[in-house]
Amino acid sequence: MDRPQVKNAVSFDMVGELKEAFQGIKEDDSVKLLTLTGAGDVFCSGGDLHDFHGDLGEQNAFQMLYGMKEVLYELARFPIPTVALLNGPARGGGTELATACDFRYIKEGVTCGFTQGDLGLTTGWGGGTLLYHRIPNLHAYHWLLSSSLYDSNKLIDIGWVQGTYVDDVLEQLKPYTDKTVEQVRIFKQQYIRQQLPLSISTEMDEEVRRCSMVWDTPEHKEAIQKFLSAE
Ligand SMILES: CC[C@@H](C(=O)O)C(=O)SCCNC(=O)CCNC(=O)[C@H](O)C(C)(C)COP(=O)(O)OP(=O)(O)OC[C@H]1O[C@@H](n2cnc3c(N)ncnc32)[C@H](O)[C@@H]1OP(=O)(O)O
Repeated sequence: MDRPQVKNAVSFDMVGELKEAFQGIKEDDSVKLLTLTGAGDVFCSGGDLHDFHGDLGEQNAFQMLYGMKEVLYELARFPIPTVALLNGPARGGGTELATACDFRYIKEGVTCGFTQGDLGLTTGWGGGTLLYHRIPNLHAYHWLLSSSLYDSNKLIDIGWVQGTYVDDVLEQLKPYTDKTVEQVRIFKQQYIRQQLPLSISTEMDEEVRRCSMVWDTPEHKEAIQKFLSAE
């Protein structure tokens, strides 16, 4: 993700670019591992609040959120292992996007959180659904409801992060990349069968629908106005 000037906020264009990038990797049978990271000092600051703004109305909000649900669903059931490299903070949909990867490695001290709760929203890209398939249910429920920012130590404690990394992360990814393409594909298919059945797509659709229901609230509009006037 390469929009450092807005902390890698996901714009409408980036939704299409992510889909295109994943399709290209999917078509290359030699690729063993997909990694996702951010340019600059932030992983991803969620939806671009200029694009994903408060005046969309429920129907348009659903259409707009649904595009990223498709990205997260594609990522969650990707045929090879996927790793989010949290080079900096993740906020809102950025934390959902990281949750859609199989594994997460984080730089010391980086904080992540589902800040939608502070904007009068709930998660809207399906990342809340996926979170319940990554960490124990009560941890997932508390983190979503509280919209807390957790640091790297807490994220390792709750099992959302597999480890920390410094600059050269390739060493840490060796246990995945030193296997053959056939091996990694078989292990990933086994994980998907156990953990991410096709029905997860319906649950993620429901999450998008529920978020679009609270899109048009005064609380959300006020939060967006406050953010944009602070720029
Ligand atoms: C629509 C999807 C929805 C969902 O999932 O359902 C969401 O994701 S809602 C969006 C939730 N995200 C946020 O609330 C995060 C907002 N950003 C931040 O908290 C901070 O920017 C940061 C990510 C912690 C980084 O802080 P810092 O390093 O201090 O940078 P600045 O805050 O000064 O930002 C620099 C610059 O970037 C612009 N920016 C940052 N985030 C976004 C964003 N999500 N959308 C649009 N623009 C963003 C910010 O406005 C600054 O711009 P300028 O002032 O013009 O330089």
